Order: sequence, then structure tokens, then C-alpha cells
Amino acid sequence: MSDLEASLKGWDPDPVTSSDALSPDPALALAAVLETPRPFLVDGELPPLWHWVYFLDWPAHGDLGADGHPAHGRFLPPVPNRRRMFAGGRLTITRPLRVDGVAERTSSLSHVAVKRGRSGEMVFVTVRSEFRQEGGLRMVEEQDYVYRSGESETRSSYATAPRQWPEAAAAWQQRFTGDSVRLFRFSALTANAHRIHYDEPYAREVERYPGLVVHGPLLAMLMTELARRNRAESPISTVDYRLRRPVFAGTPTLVTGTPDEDSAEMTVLSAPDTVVAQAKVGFA
Ligand SMILES: CC(C)(COP(=O)(O)OP(=O)(O)OC[C@H]1O[C@@H](n2cnc3c(N)ncnc32)[C@H](O)[C@@H]1OP(=O)(O)O)[C@@H](O)C(=O)NCCC(=O)NCCSC(=O)C[C@](C)(O)C(=O)O
Repeated sequence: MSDLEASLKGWDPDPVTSSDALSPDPALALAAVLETPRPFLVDGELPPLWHWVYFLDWPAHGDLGADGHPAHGRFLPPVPNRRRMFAGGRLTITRPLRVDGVAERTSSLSHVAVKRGRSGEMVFVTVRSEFRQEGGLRMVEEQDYVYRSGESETRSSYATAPRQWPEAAAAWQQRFTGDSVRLFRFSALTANAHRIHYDEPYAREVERYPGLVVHGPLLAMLMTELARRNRAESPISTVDYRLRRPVFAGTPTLVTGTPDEDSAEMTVLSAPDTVVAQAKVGFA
């Protein structure tokens, strides 16, 4: 048994339920950060993944670790010297949540797996959440987080990111470059104090990235938003996404979509053959 596996023995956190009155304000602020064309909230319905600006935790300042991330939390694995990344997830929407109405989220630990990848040993933690409003189940979500233990390695493979816009033949396309202001505003909106997103000396010197890291949730949203804008008549009912490589502020990326009858394959490219994020979006 590896040290990582040993540290997880007996870890079995209980489910937790929280509620949110779903004020429209966070959604309107998110629309500004994403530069979403009007109308933002048709019939008050939250677009797919926009619930990420709700149900937020604001731990006391003293309860944050040196990385800005909470030092303790229900679904944070007891891994020594923990380093975390958002790796992917799946969302099924039966009926969208509506703003201006209390909604409830129940989260539980779904799955823990220690795996060995190109970057060494890591633990994948999947958290499953059910969202209810007006007594009905509206969405089921699974989110995969990856945790590593120990000091950051030198990430020399990231240092040579190209500085040109990637090109692709996909039907839907949108250019995107993360900049520090947008990353800061997205961190604030998602109550994410992780320093890799806004503290460049920390990102470079401590976590050894070549720059600020673009949020995984932001990349996932760019993909669903491109699909939503191009298929306004068909509501999105499923999203399955994976974050494959970190993206850094200043890196020109291309968000692409290749539609099919009832789904679309989405990617974020940092070079024509480098997929940094991918998603499959299903239309109802
Ligand atoms: C995830 C990394 C570390 C895998 O690392 P790797 O490349 O070394 O892995 P691999 O060699 O591709 O695969 C190894 C195993 O892992 C599995 N695997 C591989 N990927 C996934 C995935 N997504 N979900 C589930 N499983 C996955 C894969 O299927 C395989 O399993 P197997 O051995 O059973 O076949 C690597 O792909 C990576 O660095 N991705 C980018 C992560 C990223 O940049 N996230 C956004 C920034 S962090 C963030 O936003 C955070 C936030 C918001 O601040 C906050 O929550 O705190």
C-alpha cells in the first residue's frame, strides 16, 4: 500500500446539505465576467453550470491554508501536504434551477481512487451533489478533484506554451485568453481563494507553474456557453467534461464545438493538436 493509499484509510465523510435563496445578483455578475449576450436569465432559469456561483463556502480567514484553499473541509481528503486540481465532472439537468427561490444541495462522497498518471501518484475524489427546488430533484452533478501529496515538481513541460491563436475546422469557435482581472473576478464570484489563480509570485515560485492558472470551472463554462449560444433553441440536459492540462493566463486558446443532432463535442485548444479541456454536451 502506498503512503497516499494509507493516508486515506478509514476516510468516510458524511453527506452534507446546504441551501441558497438563489438571488439573481451572482448570476448577473457572472454574465458580466463571461460577457454573456443578453438576455441572461430567460424565465429566471440558471444556464448549465451557473449554479457554481451559488452554494458557496466562505471559511474564516484563519481556516485557509497557505495556498489560500480551505485547510479543512468535508470532502478534502486527509492527504499530507495536499495539492488540489479540478479534473472534470458530469451534470444532468432534469429541470434548471430558477433564481429567486430557495434551492437545496445535498453532497456526498461518491468515489475515491488512487491512480498513477504521467505526473505520478494522485488521488481522484468524486463528489456527487443533488439539487432540489420546490420539492423536486432538478440536477445531479459529479465533480472529480485530483489531489497530490508533497512538494511541487518543476513543471518545465508547461513553460513553452505557444503564443499564437490555434486554428481548427470546427463549426463553432471562440477565442479566449485568461487575464488576471478576469481570473480575479471569477475567483471572487466562486469564493475560490486558491492563490494559483490570482497571486502570480505564488503560482510561479511555490507551485512552479509558468503563470496564473485559469480556473477549470471557467474552461468548462466557456465550452457550455459556446454550445448554448449556438443552439439557443435546444436546452442543454447533460454535460460531461474533462480538464486535461492546465491553461495559464496569457495563453491564447480556442474554444471549439462540433455539433451533432442531439449533442456537441466541445474542446479548448492551446495549439491545433493540444486539447487542454474537452466536453460532451447533450441537448434535450
Ligand atoms: C487531471 C490530471 C492531473 C491528470 O494527470 P495525468 O495527465 O498525469 O493523468 P493521465 O496519465 O492522463 O491519466 C491517469 C489516470 O487518471 C485518470 N484521469 C485523468 N484525468 C482525469 C479526469 N479529469 N477525471 C477523472 N479521471 C481522470 C485517467 O483516466 C487514468 O486512469 P486509469 O489509470 O484508470 O486509466 C491532468 O490531466 C491535469 O493536470 N489536468 C488539468 C487540471 C487543471 O488544470 N484544472 C484546472 C485548474 S485547478 C482549479 O481550477 C481548481 C480550483 C477551481 O481552484 C479549486 O477547486 O480549488
